[in-house]
Amino acid sequence: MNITVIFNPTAGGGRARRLRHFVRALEQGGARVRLYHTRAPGDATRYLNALAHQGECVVAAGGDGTTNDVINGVKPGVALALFPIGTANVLARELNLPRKPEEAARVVLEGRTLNITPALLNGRRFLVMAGVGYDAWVVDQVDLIAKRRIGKLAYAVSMLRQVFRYGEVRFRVTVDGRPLDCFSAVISNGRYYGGSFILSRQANLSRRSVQVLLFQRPGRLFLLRCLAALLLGRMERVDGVASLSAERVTVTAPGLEPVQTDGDPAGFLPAEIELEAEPVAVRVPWA
Ligand SMILES: Nc1ncnc2c1ncn2[C@@H]1O[C@H](COP(=O)(O)OP(=O)(O)OP(=O)(O)O)[C@@H](O)[C@H]1O
Repeated sequence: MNITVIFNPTAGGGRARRLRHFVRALEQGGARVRLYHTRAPGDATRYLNALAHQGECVVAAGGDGTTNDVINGVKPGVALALFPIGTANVLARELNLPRKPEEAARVVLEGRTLNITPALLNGRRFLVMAGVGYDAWVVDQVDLIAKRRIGKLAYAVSMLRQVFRYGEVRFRVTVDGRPLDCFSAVISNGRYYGGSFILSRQANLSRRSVQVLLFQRPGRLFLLRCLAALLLGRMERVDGVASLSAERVTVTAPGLEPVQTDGDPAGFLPAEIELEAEPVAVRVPWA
């Protein structure tokens, strides 16, 4: 099997030793491995787009941002696999992927296939989620130096710092043609958020739809209630949170509002979100 491994040396603060174990395990399992170290954000996409033969499988060795860059360059018919060495690894948690190099390599070589339909934000793919409002500001303003030092905690700090923004801007979200208002929104392919917290029990990665969570009440108290509900996995039970399954979503707001996809900044509104025509085959464990 020919495998291309895309390694982000900055993901999770750098994990070169674990990468060596992973590549060795792939090769011992009979794979021919082409390894590429990314040099900048977006580099993985450019590299893959220029690669005539990607092999049977492309592995994203990094976190959700690396997977996002990779998924935007993977050619039709090529499978996607993950070696989760990022900070939060939301997608890997959702797919129950092992973190140990040897076990992760076994999933790449012998795992089963799960078809996941990526969503498109203004034409660019994402696999896990997109967010506007509070969620996007948290990502936009996270301290990247602190992230390297303290990992996920840097997001917790940013969450506290951005509380003041919540409720200041009203967003118009059109969900499959139905216009709705909110003060923040997360459009999610999967169930998890920020690691192992359950955002939506109704979302389903293998379904051809996204789950739209709308935060429809203003006020910081409401936001704090939602954050507490997130910790308990009960977000969809909060009065004022709407959860809808959809295939097409547009978001607009007055002023310059950022958008995040898969935990990284993804430009500004307006946003048009739809589903990709074809799913991507993702390697996952049998159990
Ligand atoms: N060589 C590089 N230098 C700087 N940034 C890079 C490089 N290669 C990739 N990137 C960018 O690094 C960002 C962060 O990567 P990634 O999200 O995979 O790691 P993480 O933030 O540690 O993990 P997670 O998103 O799971 O929390 C991505 O946006 C990616 O585009």
